[in-house]
Amino acid sequence: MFTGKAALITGAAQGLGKSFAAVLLQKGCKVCAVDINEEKLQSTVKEFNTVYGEGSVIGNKCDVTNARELKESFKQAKDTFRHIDIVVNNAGVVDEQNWEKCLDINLTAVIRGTLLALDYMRKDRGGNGGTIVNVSSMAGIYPVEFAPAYAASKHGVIGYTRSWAFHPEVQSNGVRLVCLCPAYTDTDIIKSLPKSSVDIELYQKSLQTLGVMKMERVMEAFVKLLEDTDNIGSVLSVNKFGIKYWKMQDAKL
Ligand SMILES: NC(=O)C1=CN([C@@H]2O[C@H](COP(=O)(O)OP(=O)(O)OC[C@H]3O[C@@H](n4cnc5c(N)ncnc54)[C@H](O)[C@@H]3O)[C@@H](O)[C@H]2O)C=CC1
Ligand SMILES: CC/C=C\C[C@H](O)[C@H](O)/C=C/C=C/C=C\C=C\C(=O)C/C=C\CCC(=O)O
Repeated sequence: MFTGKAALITGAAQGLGKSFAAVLLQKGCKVCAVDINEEKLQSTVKEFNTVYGEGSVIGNKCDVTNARELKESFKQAKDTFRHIDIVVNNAGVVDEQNWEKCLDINLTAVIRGTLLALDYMRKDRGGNGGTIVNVSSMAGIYPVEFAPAYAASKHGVIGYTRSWAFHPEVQSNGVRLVCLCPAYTDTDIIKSLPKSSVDIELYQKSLQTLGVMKMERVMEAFVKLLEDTDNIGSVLSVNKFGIKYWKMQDAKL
């Protein structure tokens, strides 16, 4: 199912994106790792090429909010691997002070990444079909009092992804779109503390209630999303209580 495929993953220098890349590499995929952090990206690419074989990964330094750079990353992936079969729009930040930046990275760039992925994957545009995984969050389903802009961006990812997923031309051209919604996971992003003491308290309470998941749990959900090929437009959550598909299929005309 994965051998010989090629994936492009944004925000792949560290955290969830790096682990998504490792999972796909273990399964025989080639990976184009995209990230704004050049130093971490180069070290990740070096590590992966040592472990999984020279040429299995390329790195592309790119700010996903820069349309030209993101377009170039897709072109590099296609030129290197000849096709793009999986795209994971994963890069994200928590930044309520600079909420426009938060929306630019978490939502606008996901929209742009989805449009580019459709262009490269649609069979009527010369692609082979494929899967787009857009990384939302539990914050895309639940309200988050201490991070409203972040929650809005993640709700937006779900609405945007599901809308394209059910488009008849997208389905007939072999592209499947799905959303992954993890709860708190052990990466750097959970160190992005809110600014006010009320919000810090709300965040700490939320962390205490939900705990912090190990990376492996989210990777289990990621693989499930990719392997369940009949899950068009699905929203899969993963938290300490388990992995579950949301019955959003009901919210469809
Ligand atoms: N860790 C968690 O608790 C959860 C994370 N998520 C989502 O998972 C995704 C990945 O986050 P984590 O790995 O946890 O965080 P992280 O902070 O460890 O990694 C984020 C990566 O995105 C990159 N990035 C940030 N801005 C970028 C930009 N403008 N252009 C290109 N790359 C950029 C960073 O350099 C970094 O490598 C995000 O979308 C986040 O919202 C969702 C639910 C839970
Ligand atoms: C300032 C925030 C810092 C980091 C945010 C993280 O990146 C992450 O994306 C935020 C997650 C927020 C989650 C909010 C609510 C989660 C709710 C649940 O998991 C629901 C729990 C139980 C219900 C039973 C179930 O449906 O599983």
